[in-house]
Amino acid sequence: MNSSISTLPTPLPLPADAPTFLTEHLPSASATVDRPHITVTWAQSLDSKIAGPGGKRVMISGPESMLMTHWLRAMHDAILIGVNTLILDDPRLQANLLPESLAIPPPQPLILDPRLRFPLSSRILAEWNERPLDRGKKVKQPWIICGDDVSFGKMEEVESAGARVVPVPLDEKGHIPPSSLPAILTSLNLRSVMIEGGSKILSSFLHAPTRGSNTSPSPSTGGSGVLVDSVVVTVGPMFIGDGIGVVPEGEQKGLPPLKHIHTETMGKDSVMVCSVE
Ligand SMILES: NC(=O)C1=CN([C@@H]2O[C@H](COP(=O)(O)OP(=O)(O)OC[C@H]3O[C@@H](n4cnc5c(N)ncnc54)[C@H](OP(=O)(O)O)[C@@H]3O)[C@@H](O)[C@H]2O)C=CC1
Ligand SMILES: Nc1nc(O)c(N)c(N[C@@H]2O[C@H](COP(=O)(O)O)[C@@H](O)[C@H]2O)n1
Repeated sequence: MNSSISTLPTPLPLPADAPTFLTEHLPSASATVDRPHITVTWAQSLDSKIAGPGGKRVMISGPESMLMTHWLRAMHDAILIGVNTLILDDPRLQANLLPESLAIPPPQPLILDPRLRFPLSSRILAEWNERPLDRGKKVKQPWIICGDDVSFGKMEEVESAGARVVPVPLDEKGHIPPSSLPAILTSLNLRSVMIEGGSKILSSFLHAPTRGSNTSPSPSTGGSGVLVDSVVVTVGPMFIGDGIGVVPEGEQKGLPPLKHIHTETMGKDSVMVCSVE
């Protein structure tokens, strides 16, 4: 659909109050459009759940780690979620917990939505349409990545409502292939992305073996050939019990080895930064 490339503003140098363990360990400043940086992040309970029964949202992060998450959002050009998270949580995906005086722009929201189920009533679309003066500064236009087999009429309906639709080829499962994400980001002029969930998206990207269709290790990923560069996990001191796991049932095998980089205690929570081996 809309093929125009938006020009991103040069990122502001992050102020001194950004957590140093993030600025030191996440190379978002050195990421380029040709080789975008991919961070995967989530908040989990001690029993490895990210949401309650039926996908009900649970506040796992305390105020300190939630603020850290918003710094993390501000450090990436884009934030990516699956369409189920959009439907279940109706999130804002902004960096609105950061001090307003710093005028730090939010990341570009990207929704992986193969069948274009995007609800036109979603909050991210309403905020984009209802706050024209904040566009680019506090709110960004939702960009929906869908299958290129979605009908033109459906794409037009979503674009007329104010979102941007980016059609791409799907894989044999009918999903956006994780291996295609770097090229999608490059085509959208985005240097880095923070993948925030949910469970199916986390699993899909953590299991993805390589960048691009070339199965040989990529020198730019340190020789390992993995797709994801960094993992940032908030662990909150609670049990959720019945709920949504970090990865869906039966998908725990084959997760990649992680290299621990840093653990920070933030209020009641532990925040771990790892790279993928
Ligand atoms: N605690 C935390 O940090 C977070 C928790 N959450 C929680 O996660 C839950 C939602 O997770 P979940 O139900 O797994 O849904 P997801 O948000 O992971 O969305 C999954 C959907 O994304 C689409 N999709 C597109 N490409 C892919 C791909 N490569 N792999 C997998 N799916 C793809 C599919 O849509 P289709 O079915 O149309 O084909 C799929 O059903 C919510 O309860 C939410 O609260 C979410 C984010 C963070
Ligand atoms: N960091 C973090 N901690 C939690 O406890 C959470 N439940 C989440 N969830 C994610 O945040 C999204 C909501 O964001 P907004 O506050 O509306 O901007 C939600 O959809 C999940 O992606 N994250």
